[in-house]
Amino acid sequence: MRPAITVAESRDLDKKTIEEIGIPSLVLMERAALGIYHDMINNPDLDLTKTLVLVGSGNNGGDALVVARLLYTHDYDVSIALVGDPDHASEDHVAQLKVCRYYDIPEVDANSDFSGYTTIVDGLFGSGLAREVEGEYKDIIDKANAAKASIHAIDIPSGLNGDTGKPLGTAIKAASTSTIAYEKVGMTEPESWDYTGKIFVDDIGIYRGNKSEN
Ligand SMILES: NC(=O)C1=CN([C@@H]2O[C@H](COP(=O)(O)OP(=O)(O)OC[C@H]3O[C@@H](n4cnc5c(N)ncnc54)[C@H](O)[C@@H]3O)[C@@H](O)[C@H]2O)[C@H](O)CC1
Ligand SMILES: [K+]
Repeated sequence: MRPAITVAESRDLDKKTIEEIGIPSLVLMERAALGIYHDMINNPDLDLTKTLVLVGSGNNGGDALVVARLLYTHDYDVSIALVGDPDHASEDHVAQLKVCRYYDIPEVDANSDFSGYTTIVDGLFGSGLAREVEGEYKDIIDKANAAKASIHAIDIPSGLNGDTGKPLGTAIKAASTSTIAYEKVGMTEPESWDYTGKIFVDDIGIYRGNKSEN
């Protein structure tokens, strides 16, 4: 079993893999999304009849955009809801949104009704969570948690502190989570399991040493 890592270690490993080893971040993003997509379509507990993808402005949102594209190009009913300031979007997020718009994937307002969806994908934020969740993000997280849809979280349920396993203001209560590369240490805390649900660990070529520890 692979060890758990801290959020800081996760960010450092992303950075090392991109800048030192030389695997481009968009390649890592595509690999992450492929892993998340396969976790979802092979998960009997998720009903993918009608899926809403919540997209934050960073690379967690970038992963979510690729998941939306993979679902769309495999003929699943999927819509995207962009959350946050597009002017602050990360470079990779911008690149992936352009691809989604090539395919004309339906975009809905994040303030719209979530009751018609069977699955919600949480790509609001992951290892970039930097402060207490409030305002629009809090409202959207609470609305997603209140909806009948099952939630599948990307990397870390949005709002959950990946190191402590505790919510910062509020947090997504996911039925399942695809976490990238390694479990985060907060996910080893039993109280975090209300938020993570079933955990999948996706190998995307990011290793603490130079080889997979599986
Ligand atoms: N190449 C890589 O680094 C890979 C990363 N992966 C995914 O990327 C995210 C981490 O992405 P990052 O852009 O660093 O941060 P987030 O997307 O988690 O957050 C971004 C966004 O959210 C804002 N924010 C933070 N806290 C709050 C808050 N409380 N309220 C409102 N907004 C908040 C912050 O300012 C940022 O703008 C990682 O989790 C992975 O999903 C890939 O998987 C692999 C490659
Ligand atoms: K997330």
